[in-house]
Amino acid sequence: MTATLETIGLYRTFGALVVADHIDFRLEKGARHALIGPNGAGKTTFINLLTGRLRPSAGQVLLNGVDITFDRPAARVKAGIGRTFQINALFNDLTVLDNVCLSIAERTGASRLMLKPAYRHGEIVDEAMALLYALHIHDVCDRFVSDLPYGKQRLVEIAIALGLRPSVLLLDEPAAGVPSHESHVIFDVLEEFPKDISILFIEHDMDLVFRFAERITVLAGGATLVEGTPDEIRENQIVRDVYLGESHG
Ligand SMILES: Nc1ncnc2c1ncn2[C@@H]1O[C@H](COP(=O)(O)OP(=O)(O)OP(=O)(O)O)[C@@H](O)[C@H]1O
Repeated sequence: MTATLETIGLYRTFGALVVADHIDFRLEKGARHALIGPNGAGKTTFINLLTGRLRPSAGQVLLNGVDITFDRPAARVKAGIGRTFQINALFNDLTVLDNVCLSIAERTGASRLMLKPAYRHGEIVDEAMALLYALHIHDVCDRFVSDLPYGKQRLVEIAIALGLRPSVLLLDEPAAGVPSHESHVIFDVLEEFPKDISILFIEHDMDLVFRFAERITVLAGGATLVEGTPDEIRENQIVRDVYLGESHG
């Protein structure tokens, strides 16, 4: 079956440093796939190669079997690749609802059609509120993003990504910076997502990874060290030696 997102021999260097070393990767339809690995393994770089923020030195990126290797980031978003960043990328001086409405308006083209705040139109607001309910942040819809606790900001970021109706969602440490007693909330919400959205996420918290992921790819030194189910990864001796330690047996 065609993968939602696939890379073939993806290769990228920064000067002499190889940061993506011939990565062959498949994100299957409906996947809940984690990308893990030590600091500097090349995880964010890999996501940047998928979104088009970075160009590969060699290799291919396919979306539903179509070669998008040289498509610009905006074209990839339109084609269905949504992402969140490790660092918050929100309009802090707009309300939560405005942020999400803007994203939906961008998708529908409404933002270019009207002079007034087009993103405040009825259908767009309805869709935005539905998303905020789904993510359990409807109660803060009229708050400025800058006034929210960090965990909620991360959820707003996910709402913005979803406003673009992606078929693939790339999450770079969605719970980063969120207090550990709250980080599970983000994954609880992700667990409720419909399966027509394929998710690839970077996460350092192994408890969250093993709870949420159905498949795990371990990167080290820019190359795929191993890929498998959570059980296979847990039991893999190389992964235990290089990355996990012995605490996840
Ligand atoms: N723009 C850049 N120019 C030069 N080197 C870079 C650049 N971006 C990343 N690197 C280097 O590439 C390597 C991979 O970085 P990357 O951020 O992809 O790793 P990572 O696995 O996401 O790490 P972390 O878990 O710490 O976020 C690192 O050695 C990093 O220093």
